[in-house]
Parts: sequence; structure tokens; C-alpha cells
Amino acid sequence: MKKLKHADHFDKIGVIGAGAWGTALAQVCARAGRDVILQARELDVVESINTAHRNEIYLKGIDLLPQVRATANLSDLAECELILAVPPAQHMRSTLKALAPFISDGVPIVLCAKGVERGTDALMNEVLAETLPNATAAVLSGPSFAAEVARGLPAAVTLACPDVDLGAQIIHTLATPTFRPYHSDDMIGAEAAGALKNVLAIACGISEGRGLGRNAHAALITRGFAEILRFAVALGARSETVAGLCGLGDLVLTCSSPQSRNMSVGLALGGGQTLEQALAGKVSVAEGVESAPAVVHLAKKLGVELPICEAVAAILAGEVNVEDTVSALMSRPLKFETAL
Ligand SMILES: NC(=O)c1ccc[n+]([C@@H]2O[C@H](COP(=O)([O-])OP(=O)(O)OC[C@H]3O[C@@H](n4cnc5c(N)ncnc54)[C@H](O)[C@@H]3O)[C@@H](O)[C@H]2O)c1
Ligand SMILES: O=P(O)(O)OC[C@H](O)CO
Repeated sequence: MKKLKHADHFDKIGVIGAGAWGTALAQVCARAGRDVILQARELDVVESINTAHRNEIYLKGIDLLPQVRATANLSDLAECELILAVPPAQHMRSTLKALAPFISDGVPIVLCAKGVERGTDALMNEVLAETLPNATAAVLSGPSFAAEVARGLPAAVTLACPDVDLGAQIIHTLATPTFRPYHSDDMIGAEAAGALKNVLAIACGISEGRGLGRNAHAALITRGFAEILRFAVALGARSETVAGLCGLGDLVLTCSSPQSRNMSVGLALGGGQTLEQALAGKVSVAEGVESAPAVVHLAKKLGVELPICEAVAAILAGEVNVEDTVSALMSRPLKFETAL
């Protein structure tokens, strides 16, 4: 297989997964002047992007640049120098396995899903290491609603890559006047924070939907931040990563807007709907719903207490109701206010 030589930036970019975020990232690449190809599973998405320059299934009402080209065939990504992998976390393994026959040895793969794999408790970089052991990993995370990014509203994110030169190449590839990636070398921190903030956004949605007030909301964000910190540090991350865009930044964003699919699920649950009702008719993914049990399971293995995430997982599983959960959280033993 051909070995890639890294340049100052990459020119040929492949994006796998044409949901809202994959489509927005393809738009970012096109805006940055890159040659981008976006792979979609759905033929009507391919057709809609290539003819109407829209993705009406996953990113309604947003005009895409004509330079964003779509394909259904993974083989069309064979010549790409950089791949952005943007399926939902639970489909990352099957997506990377399907991609394996088509990519060059050592090609950098930027993992853009925010979640933990159910059944294995694996972070996305572990899934990548198992499926494409010769690929070089990076993680893109941070406060970034796809629709805003696709429209060209300003956003700043974290691009985590332990290889400093490669990280620099990737941020120079993706940066535009409205999309500002900051380089970090802490991939684990970026992944841990991205997975937990989705679960915590469900908690904030439940609180909001049940009318528990602004104080409860602020308490959930703050103690949720402490949960991210404990979890990430136990996995080997640095605490400063959690204070960055991929941690605090994304937690604040996702917990504060019904634009978040995770917060929306929480709002529905808090408003009295069942999980089934909350998810009915949705084509988009709320990663926290899938990741919550895996996050809790992994935290137990690490010996880390995550009371809010545990409460969300129990509510999602239908094991407890909201009132009892709030009482249980509020009557935990009183303690010093430390995060770790
Ligand atoms: N939407 C956002 O604003 C945003 C921003 C940052 C990160 N993310 C993350 O990006 C990831 C993808 O989310 P999204 O919002 O682009 O998705 P989406 O909810 O818009 O769309 C769902 C996606 O899942 C894909 N899918 C469904 N079944 C599949 C299967 N069996 N195998 C592979 N793919 C399958 C669909 O093709 C589609 O691309 C998630 O981890 C999400 O947390 C999303
Ligand atoms: O809509 P959500 O809840 O999946 O959040 C989208 C992004 O992760 C926000 O950064």
C-alpha cells in the first residue's frame, strides 16, 4: 500500500457519513478550498446533494457549496489524503471496517463521533485501533451545532492529535475565517468530554422539561463538569483539556439549547414523554441515549462516581422516575466541593 507524505495541509478530503455533521464538515472543507467528497449511505441524500446542493434529510434548508460532491461508494474515497469519519458512535466500527479495503496505509482518520461504544465500552480511537491498526488517529470535538457551522456562523473547536505535526496539518486543512480549530494532543480528553456532555445534556433537558428552574440547571452543568473531569482524568486525560472547547465549551452549548438533539430528548422526558415517544419519527441521532449505559459501565470499571450520568442512564432504562431521581441526587451525603 502507498505511504502518505504529509504536506502543510491536505487537499483531498473524504468525509464518511452524510448526517448533519458530516455534511457541515464537508461544507467546511469546501469553504477552505479543499477537494472534498462526502460519502452517504442513502441514495436520495447523494442525489439531493449533487443536484440541488442540499441535504434535505439531515440538514434541511441549508444551501451547500457546489464543490461539495456526494457519493454512495466508499471506493471513491480511495485517493483521499485525510478522512473525516462522521457516523454515529455505535456505527463507527462497521463504518471503518467497510472503509478498510479502500484506504492507504497510515492515512489520518479524524474521528468526529461523540460517544462510547455499547458492549465494549470503547472510545472511538480504540475502535479505530482495532479496525484500522495502521491508520493515524485524530479527534474533532467541541461546541459545533452542524446547522450553524454549515451556514458559516463562527465556531471554534478542538482538534486533538498526539502527532503534533499531523495535528498542525489538519487544523490548517480545516480552518476558515468562520471555523477555528485549536490543536490539542489529548485525544482521550477530547473523546471522554464529547461522550459525557451528551448524557449531561439529557439531564439538563429533563430538568428544564420538568420546570426545575435555573438554579438546578446551573448545578447540573457544574457538577456535570466535575463528572467529565473525574472520568477523563481516570482515563488518562489532562484536566486542562476538559476546561477547553471540547469539554466546558461543548457542555455549555449542548446543555443550553433545544437545538441539541440530546437536550431535546431530555426536554421530552422531563415533559412526561416516554423514551419511545421522545425518539419517535426522529432520523437524527441523540448520542447520549446510546452512550449513557456504556459511560456508566466504563466509569464503574474505572472506579469513578458519575451520579448524574448514572441517573440519566437509569431514567432512560425506565428504572426510575424523575421525581425519585431528583430526591436521590439531592439527598446524597454532603461533601466538600471538589471535582476530583
Ligand atoms: N449534528 C451536530 O450538530 C453534530 C455536531 C458535532 C458532532 N456530532 C456528532 O457527529 C456524529 C454523527 O451525527 P450527525 O448529527 O451527523 O448524524 P445525524 O443524526 O444527522 O444523522 C444520522 C446519521 O447516521 C447514519 N446512519 C444511520 N444508520 C447507520 C448505520 N447502520 N451505519 C452507519 N451510519 C448510519 C445516517 O446515514 C446519518 O449519516 C454523532 O456522533 C454526533 O454526536 C454532531
Ligand atoms: O445535537 P446534539 O445534542 O447531538 O449536539 C450536537 C453537537 O455535539 C454540539 O457540539
